[in-house]
Amino acid sequence: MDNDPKHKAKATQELIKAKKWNILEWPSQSPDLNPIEHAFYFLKTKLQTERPTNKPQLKTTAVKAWQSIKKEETQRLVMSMSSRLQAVINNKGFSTKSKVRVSIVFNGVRALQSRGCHGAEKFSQVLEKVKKEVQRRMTSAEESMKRKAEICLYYKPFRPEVYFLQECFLTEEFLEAVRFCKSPNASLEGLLNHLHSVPGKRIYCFPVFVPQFCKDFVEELESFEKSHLEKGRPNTMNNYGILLNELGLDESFITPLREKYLCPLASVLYQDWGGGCLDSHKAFVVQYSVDKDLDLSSHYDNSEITLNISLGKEFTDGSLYFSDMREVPSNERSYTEVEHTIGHGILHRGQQVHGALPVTSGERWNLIIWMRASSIRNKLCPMCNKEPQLVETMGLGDGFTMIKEDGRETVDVCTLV
Ligand SMILES: O=C(O)CCC(=O)C(=O)O
Ligand SMILES: [Fe+2]
Repeated sequence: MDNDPKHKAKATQELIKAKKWNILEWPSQSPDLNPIEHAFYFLKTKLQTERPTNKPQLKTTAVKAWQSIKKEETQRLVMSMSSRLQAVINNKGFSTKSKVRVSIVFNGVRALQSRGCHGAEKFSQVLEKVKKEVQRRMTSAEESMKRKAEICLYYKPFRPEVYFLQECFLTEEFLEAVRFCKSPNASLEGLLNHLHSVPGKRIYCFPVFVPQFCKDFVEELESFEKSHLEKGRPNTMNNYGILLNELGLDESFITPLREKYLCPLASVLYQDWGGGCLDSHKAFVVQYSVDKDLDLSSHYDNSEITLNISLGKEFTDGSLYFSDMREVPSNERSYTEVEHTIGHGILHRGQQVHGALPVTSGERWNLIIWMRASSIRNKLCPMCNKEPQLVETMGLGDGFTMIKEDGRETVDVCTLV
């Protein structure tokens, strides 16, 4: 028995008392400690391939599926009880990571069903992919750290100067807008004189980098691309690009850019979206060309605020388009194309639905900074739109924070995504 409300109900409690059962204390958020929960998982998996259409059929199918669970399967579950208890002891009574892993698979299963994935073969194929993706996510922070260490050891930068943010990389217009935000008379109205805004969308465009910096930066990225070192994918949608953290650009470039320049701007533009408390980020470069990725379909970002800067090189088409915020139903959304010039940044809320149109020639390189405010996302995960279920990770994770028992703050990922 766990702390599920139906187990705590008066009628259940009275039954336990009448039967004089001895009930063990159960840690919160840990129903998976009980082997029965895993047996239910077997049952659900078996039932997913069946499509009962009424109650009696459901009952017959469920009984048949239950009876088809093999003795060895249940025995294995019972035998695993001691290692489950040990995991709780090791975690000082808190819920264990294995519980989180199961919940990811459950959520994946539900998501697949709600998207119409039925039929035994198709279901198990997709479920395999989901499991692989879950596994990739659980180990991705560690893999990324390994790549970063290898790059630091073996890669010799072609243009070492671009690794350290300097004011001469930034345009005078950008510096002026930031100065205004830091001044005592900072106001949204005044700031709008320094930026171009997309009507009605809270999307802002302004020059960020001088052309020489864009050229040098792309040259550095191209030199890294040519190296034979292993590279991580920027995100699940872009197949080509570079994770700037792995290249060693976070500490000396992106973090100061966020803290000294972007945060003051965002605090005026997006006070209500965590603009003043952007405490981490994920930065990467995406690449498009006719023989690589052509475009990027409509999506929202795992960020509170995103800055997208065009770096070049030369290309035709490939404009960005923006729609409404994520909560607007997809059939009611309208789209606006936004022109992007080399060196210019487009600042928008992560939940503003957007995408990139196909390039028709040349190469398009963009620097993307997904900025995160833990105070906002700790309450609601921007990807699953639920209160996040956190699992500790290495590095900056997805920008959530969790205060541990000893007062230490960790940066975590949400397992519901
Ligand atoms: O290709 C682009 O400019 C858009 C990239 C983007 O939206 C993203 O990576 O989140
Ligand atoms: Fe995006």
